[in-house]
Amino acid sequence: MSKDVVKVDEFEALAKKKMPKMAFDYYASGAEDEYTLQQNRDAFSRIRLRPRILVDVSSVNTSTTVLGFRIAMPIMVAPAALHKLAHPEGEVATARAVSAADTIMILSTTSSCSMEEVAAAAPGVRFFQLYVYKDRQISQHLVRRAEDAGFSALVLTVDTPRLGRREADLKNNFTLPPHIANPNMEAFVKHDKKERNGSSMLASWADKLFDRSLSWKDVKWLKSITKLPIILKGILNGEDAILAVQAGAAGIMVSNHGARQLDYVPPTISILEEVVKAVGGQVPVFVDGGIRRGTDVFKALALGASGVFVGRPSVFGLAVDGEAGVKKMLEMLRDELERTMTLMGVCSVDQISRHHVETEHEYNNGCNCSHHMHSKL
Ligand SMILES: Cc1cc2nc3c(=O)[nH]c(=O)nc-3n(C[C@H](O)[C@H](O)[C@H](O)COP(=O)(O)O)c2cc1C
Ligand SMILES: CCCCCCC(=O)C(=O)O
Repeated sequence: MSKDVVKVDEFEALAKKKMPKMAFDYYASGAEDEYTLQQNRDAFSRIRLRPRILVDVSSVNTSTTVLGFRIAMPIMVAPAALHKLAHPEGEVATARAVSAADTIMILSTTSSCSMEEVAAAAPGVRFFQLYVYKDRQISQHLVRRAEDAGFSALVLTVDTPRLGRREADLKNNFTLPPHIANPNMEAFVKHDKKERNGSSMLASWADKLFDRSLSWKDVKWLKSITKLPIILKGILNGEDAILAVQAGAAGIMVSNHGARQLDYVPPTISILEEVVKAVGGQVPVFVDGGIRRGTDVFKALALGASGVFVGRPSVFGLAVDGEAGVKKMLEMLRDELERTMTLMGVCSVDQISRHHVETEHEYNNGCNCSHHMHSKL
């Protein structure tokens, strides 16, 4: 149970004790050497905070606005496949917890509850994550259903022409248990749970379905078939961020897919500022990857993010204590953010600025930037 948990990271160790090894490893692991997986966390610890003192912080407010929706905190839930591997109620329980926390959930196309079930589970703002399939009719049909079910934005994942090499899944011969399915896709594909082709079952499904020819013109195509705003998830540099804005993206998510796709890409927090500068305020920039602390959220906002998303903490919270576990995880992050803001001398999210953090380069070398007044000791 989650009542004794005092920090988000603890959910992972508890989930490990509760979950079958194959399911836990699928959630926890990253691609190949897991260099980027480790870096996603370590990079946050290399950023330091610069608190301001004697500011009246008797009232601190963590609420913010994302794509026009007012939410209680700039902390949202990233899409993660197959929540029923964690808990029998799956994404329905997650959606209830996210609704109670008054924030936004992105539902994965590969969810184990249908998007209609999730939409009916609780009130709240939800976005739908989409892959583009070789058969465009599949994507088009999913978009129509997401619109009809009341999802408020589409999140197009652009870092997955095929799945990354997750060696834990290979070792475990990852297979979905018989009672777990992917109902969003049932009308189109009869998944064969024995399928492998020398890779894990999911990688083999992805090879069969995902369109590796996906390119910028397809973002325009997606825009042409929906009025929903489209966020591009998986941008890792300024060049692609500019192209994303030109293609009409309503938002950008700096993401390396929780280090599950290409190993040795940079940790997301280290490239956030490059993307923010390239975008120049034209659309909001979000970030995910390794966010486990209120201070991590604060650092991301200081470097220009309009909000952050958490992936593994949601599924580990769900595994440990179902809906209550996810709720507790989100409450802990919100409370930590509020305390960080208070101790940093900041009363609202829009007061968090670049002055409040310094990067490793800055504190080792000093800097001539306008946002810091460094002593050069
Ligand atoms: C178990 C698992 C399943 C995931 N499934 C999806 C998915 O279906 N679609 C997607 O765009 N990203 C998926 N992701 C990536 C997450 O959306 C997110 O980018 C990542 O988990 C963020 O890093 P974090 O787990 O360190 O918070 C998945 C991540 C995990 C851990
Ligand atoms: C066709 C099934 C692919 C599932 C991919 C889920 C995912 O993105 C992950 O990181 O795992």
